[in-house]
Amino acid sequence: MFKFAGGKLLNRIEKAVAERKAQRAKGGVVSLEEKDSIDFIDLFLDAEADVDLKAEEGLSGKNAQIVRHMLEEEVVMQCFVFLLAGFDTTSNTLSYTAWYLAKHPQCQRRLQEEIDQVCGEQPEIGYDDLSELKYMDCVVKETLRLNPHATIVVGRVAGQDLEIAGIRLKKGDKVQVDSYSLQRDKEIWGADAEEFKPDRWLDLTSNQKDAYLAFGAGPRQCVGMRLAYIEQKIALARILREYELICGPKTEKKLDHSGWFTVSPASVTVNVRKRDQ
Ligand code: HEM
Repeated sequence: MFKFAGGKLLNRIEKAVAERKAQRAKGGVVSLEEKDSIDFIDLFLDAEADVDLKAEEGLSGKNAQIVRHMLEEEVVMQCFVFLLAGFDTTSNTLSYTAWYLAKHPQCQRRLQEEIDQVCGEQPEIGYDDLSELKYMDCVVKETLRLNPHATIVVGRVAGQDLEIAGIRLKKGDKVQVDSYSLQRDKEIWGADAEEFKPDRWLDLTSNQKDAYLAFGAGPRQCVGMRLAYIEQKIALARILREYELICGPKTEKKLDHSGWFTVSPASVTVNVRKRDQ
């Protein structure tokens, strides 16, 4: 029988949201305008949900809209999705990246040079610094191209009967995108499609841009994409300006993948050495 793996997590979130609501009702927790450290529960409890009746109910009125607060179960599910979608995905990308950098020391050196140049000795790495880390961007995207680990969620349901590239779909048919194959397709990425080459991101064709679906595409594209890039870049910059990632005797020759909702490397083993030693 199918057992819902996230059941325990969901129960904990339900409890946490109910407790926070009770605290707020007693005036124990203030709303986010007044609070310095806010979390997702407060953000969602404070959020107004715009419901577009035109889209949902087929109303013909122009811009028909109602605005309401989120229901408690919606807050619970939003926290659940954000935790599920936002945590493993980012840490998995960092694991994959660590392995590729250990395997490609010349890419790692180039990245370290960029980090040293952009971030210097300053203790904090700012948002503006991150946008200047162009090669870092290439490294993270190349890792996600070869390992699009949330590929199962890139699916759609046909809203009407239609034909795409000679394939007929009926309203309600489910379409699952195979981004793993798409992102390694030699016809799109060239003969070296299976190789880790961050430089390819400096000059992408429009076909290649369209074929990169690590965060999906369109209106339902990953809402956490920018946050994920920021988190990954900060973590990499902080690690690599102090340390070097190197292969050791136990470093995997190639990576095996595990999981289904999000895919992760079965294991990543790299050694860490203080720089300039
Ligand atoms: C490397 C990190 C991440 C990857 C690879 C990733 C990947 C994806 C993919 C492929 C989708 C489906 C998009 C589509 O169907 O077009 C998705 C949706 C989503 N992601 Fe992410 N994600 C990442 C990080 C995050 C983070 C950090 C958050 C939030 C904090 C997040 C929250 C979400 C949510 C809420 C959705 C559903 C969006 C919707 O249905 O409208 N993700 N993600």
